[in-house]
Amino acid sequence: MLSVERIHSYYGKAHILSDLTFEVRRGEVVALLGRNGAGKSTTMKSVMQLVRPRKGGVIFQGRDLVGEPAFRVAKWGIGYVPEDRRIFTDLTVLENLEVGRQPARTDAPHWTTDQLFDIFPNLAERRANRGKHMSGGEQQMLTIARTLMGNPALLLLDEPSEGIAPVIVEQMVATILKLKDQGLTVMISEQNLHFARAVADRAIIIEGGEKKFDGSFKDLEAHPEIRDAYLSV
Ligand SMILES: Nc1ncnc2c1ncn2[C@@H]1O[C@H](COP(=O)(O)OP(=O)(O)OP(=O)(O)O)[C@@H](O)[C@H]1O
Repeated sequence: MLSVERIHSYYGKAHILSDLTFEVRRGEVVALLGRNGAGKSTTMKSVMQLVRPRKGGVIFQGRDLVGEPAFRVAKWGIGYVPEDRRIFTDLTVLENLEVGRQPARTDAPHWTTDQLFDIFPNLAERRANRGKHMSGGEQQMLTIARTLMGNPALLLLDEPSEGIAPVIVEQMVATILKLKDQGLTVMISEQNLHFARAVADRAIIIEGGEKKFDGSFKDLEAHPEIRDAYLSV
């Protein structure tokens, strides 16, 4: 579904991603792991074209995205939830969801607000509340639900477990597994190995903008030296 091919991304002169290659296959949940500053957010932004790779390709469903504007990438079916979750604080939960509505597509699950309220019961209880009265974890859930209203084929979640209470993290695990059950393809970036292992089929580890590991969590467990070198546990 997504093939990132030897991309190089920069901020000004700073070379952040170097020759990075990986794939995301339809229906899988992939975790992009690495320490603070490893380049996880830059990788997601490079897929979305919020950072434009200077070399290499980002092929999504047969089309190279490099150089396209981010709004078009979203329209073609990639939903992106950035780290600094942004909701409309003066709008209600239901209104926030309506803002994200996009037409259904044939190659991706189609979501209605009722289906999303089934998957996010906390949001259902608060559907008439304004965003500003919600906790960080609820706001995170609302951002994900609003992105799903765009009916993406691929969902990119940048550090969904960051800064939220442990009980909400457990709910987030359950939520992502439900999305996978519905056939959604998901890539999450994470520093939390426990969370990643609970939701993902495969791990990609990056450090200094380069790929250091790509494989199953079982393979990763068989190589504790990789975990110790590139992840904080
Ligand atoms: N807007 C920017 N301008 C310049 N350098 C940046 C910018 N954003 C990130 N960087 C640098 O790029 C490198 C990769 O950052 P990135 O945010 O992609 O890492 P990350 O793995 O997502 O880490 P974090 O968990 O801290 O978000 C870091 O060295 C960071 O300081």
